[in-house]
Amino acid sequence: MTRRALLDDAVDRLAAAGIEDARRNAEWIVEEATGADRAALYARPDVVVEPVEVALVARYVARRASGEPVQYVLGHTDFYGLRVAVTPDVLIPRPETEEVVEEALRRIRDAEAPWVLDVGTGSGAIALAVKHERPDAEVFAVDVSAGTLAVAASNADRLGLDVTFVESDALRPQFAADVPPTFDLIISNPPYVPEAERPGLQVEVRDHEPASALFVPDADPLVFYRALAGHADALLRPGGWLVAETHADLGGAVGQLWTEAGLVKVEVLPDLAGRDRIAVGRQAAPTNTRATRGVA
Ligand SMILES: C[S@@+](CC[C@H](N)C(=O)[O-])C[C@H]1O[C@@H](n2cnc3c(N)ncnc32)[C@H](O)[C@@H]1O
Repeated sequence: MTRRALLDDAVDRLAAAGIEDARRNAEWIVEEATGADRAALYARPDVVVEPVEVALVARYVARRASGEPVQYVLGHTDFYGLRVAVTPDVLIPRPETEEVVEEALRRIRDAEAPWVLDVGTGSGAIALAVKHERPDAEVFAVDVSAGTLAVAASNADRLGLDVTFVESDALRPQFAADVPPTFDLIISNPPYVPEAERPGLQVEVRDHEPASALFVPDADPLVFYRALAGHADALLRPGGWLVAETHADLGGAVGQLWTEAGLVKVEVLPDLAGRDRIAVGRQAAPTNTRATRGVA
């Protein structure tokens, strides 16, 4: 069987299963199974593939056709220029989260050797991207799930990026005691999808990604943003930044909550699609500067 026949067959099977963008998915799968990149697949389509590659493609296509996200099938995704391993224990990092990272990096551009805390790190994508972009940063990353942290730590090892991972529950009042006391940036992509939206989600998300990474109670969809404001108060140095991804419908409410909580320069910025997705706030500088410098 040739590369072309293998690819065309995968496209047909995925399209028949109703998979959107069947050709791109098939390309990823054939690339993974054969080790040939996309350019090579099209430049040399008559290369004969090995039976083991055909078998692998069949297995991957069956998983994808059943609704499993292609990133779990392949075992990895790309985030901020890094190859990040993903398993069903972790949320698949999204392109819009790259925009959150970009905004956060802008805010700490002038800080020397900044201390950064990623709350709800999942695969470690945000923390790893920050450490990769800012090797001088001291990066801590927290998640409540031990399984998730194992994936994140193995990503950090493989990428050779020095991030300190901490298992802790960001909704517990004692959270602040589990990490160092002073950060220049707290960044988070917390769970923010109200339970009521669960039935309407794509099968890939609803049936395959971890519910604990996605959903919040309908009665209190801002629960993580309230906790983050509290952590900002406890853990950000004066002038430090809090940056978080939000649900597009909750941006305004997050902005109001953070303003009421005492953060300053609060903004909710649109993502590239124009949806309110990036909440930013700053820890106020104390009015009594003598006190912060320890001057009696
Ligand atoms: C939306 S995912 C974000 C994952 C990753 N930061 C990303 O952007 O791809 C939210 C993460 O928060 C974690 N999480 C959920 N509840 C938490 C809690 N109470 N304390 C700390 N982390 C929590 C989940 O395990 C999950 O990894």
